[in-house]
Amino acid sequence: MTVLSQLDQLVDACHWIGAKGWAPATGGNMSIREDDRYCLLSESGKDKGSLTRDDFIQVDIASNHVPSGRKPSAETGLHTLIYRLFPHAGAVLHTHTVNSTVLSRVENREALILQGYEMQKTLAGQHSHLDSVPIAIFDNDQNIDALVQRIDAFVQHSPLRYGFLLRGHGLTCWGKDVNEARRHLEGLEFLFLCEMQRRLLEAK
Ligand SMILES: CSCCC(=O)C(=O)COP(=O)(O)O
Ligand SMILES: [Zn+2]
Repeated sequence: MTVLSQLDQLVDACHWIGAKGWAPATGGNMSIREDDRYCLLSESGKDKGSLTRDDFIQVDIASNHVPSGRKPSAETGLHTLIYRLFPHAGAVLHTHTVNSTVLSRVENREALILQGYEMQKTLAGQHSHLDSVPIAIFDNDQNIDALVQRIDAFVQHSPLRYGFLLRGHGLTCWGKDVNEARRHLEGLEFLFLCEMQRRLLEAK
């Protein structure tokens, strides 16, 4: 698949995310891997639900250098970290949903454990509702470099698959291409909604 068709699929995914209300008030950011060296990342501060091809900026994956001098996402470092850590990652989607924001605050542990849901099978490599799928939660930080270092250190001793939550902030997830990243996003958001409802009902 060509980079341009991936970019068109990313633009479609951004419009879908916007229509779902998952990137309110300019929140969220999205990218694709262009090749071994570069990714294309959404411009900072834009409404992510109405992006066009021209709103994606080339960023060097190794150095975060931006050849154009334009301003990509404030969270560029998280996207480039994912492309460095996971050579098969082809697209990254970051959203701000109510469920990911609230669940990541009420869950005090270092991961949200998804277990018992058939929809876990929307995540690549998951084949049974009986398995436990941990979604790591990292404390949010306005210093993205510090956050990147913490996540990088975590990956040295623990697996990180599909995505992670930033506490009180949102979800960052990825896939081998835009299609898979979008399926992971939709699957995880469905599972977060289930988990919210389950916790609310069981608290009564
Ligand atoms: C507008 S919400 C605060 C910034 C943020 O978390 C986000 O996802 C959007 O930042 P960007 O620089 O990518 O527009
Ligand atoms: Zn964000």
